[in-house]
Amino acid sequence: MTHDTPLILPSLLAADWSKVAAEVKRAEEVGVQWLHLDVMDGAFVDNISFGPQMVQTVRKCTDMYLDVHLMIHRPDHFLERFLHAGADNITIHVEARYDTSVIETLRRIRAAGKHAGIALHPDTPFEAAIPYAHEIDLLLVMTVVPGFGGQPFMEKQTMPKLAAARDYRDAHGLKYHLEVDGGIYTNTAPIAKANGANLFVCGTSFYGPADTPQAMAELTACVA
Ligand SMILES: O=C(CO)[C@H](O)[C@H](O)COP(=O)(O)O
Repeated sequence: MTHDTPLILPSLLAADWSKVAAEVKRAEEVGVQWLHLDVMDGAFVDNISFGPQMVQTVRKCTDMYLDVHLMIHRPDHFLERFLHAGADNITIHVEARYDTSVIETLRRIRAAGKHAGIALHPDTPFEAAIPYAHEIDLLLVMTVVPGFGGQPFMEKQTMPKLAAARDYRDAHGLKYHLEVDGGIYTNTAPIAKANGANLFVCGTSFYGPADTPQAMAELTACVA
């Protein structure tokens, strides 16, 4: 899949984890291709979600592409566990603490035959990603402060950065996907698309409505 293909990625953060297999199936049934899993450690962000066991549980439920976003310190220390759990893409934060380094972690992900992503907190400028631009398959521009679903989309703070990431990619012949996560609804996704995003992580807007086929149809249509 190329970086100009728009995709809606449900975030399991907003799903009911007591019936995770059914929630995964709910996404599959409406044609979702990539699922987004938000891993939080209670240290890098002020919330705790789940670890590699949940990724493995999801892996057993589906063949969908699993896009795992590590909002954790020491992602390099925990990397093998997420790789073995069945992640297809692993995204790490430039702002996290590392035992080794960001670059070494990205290279280990790719050496394992997986895709590698870099994520930027809303306060982090695009320039922080430039040293890694040739080593990534995906750049995630967080459009809320990482940690919780249901927050408002930070347009002014994040859209110029997204556009800069797109312009840099295109000027350098790179191919990374541009992903946005946080506050993505039918009114905000088109703004992100206009600034270069092709991967749209949707928590509340996907898992919130009871009519999932309609939610998916509306989200898909607004970025088509
Ligand atoms: O992980 C998040 C924050 O860290 C996101 O906000 C979450 O993935 C999506 O939730 P929502 O669509 O409700 O904003």
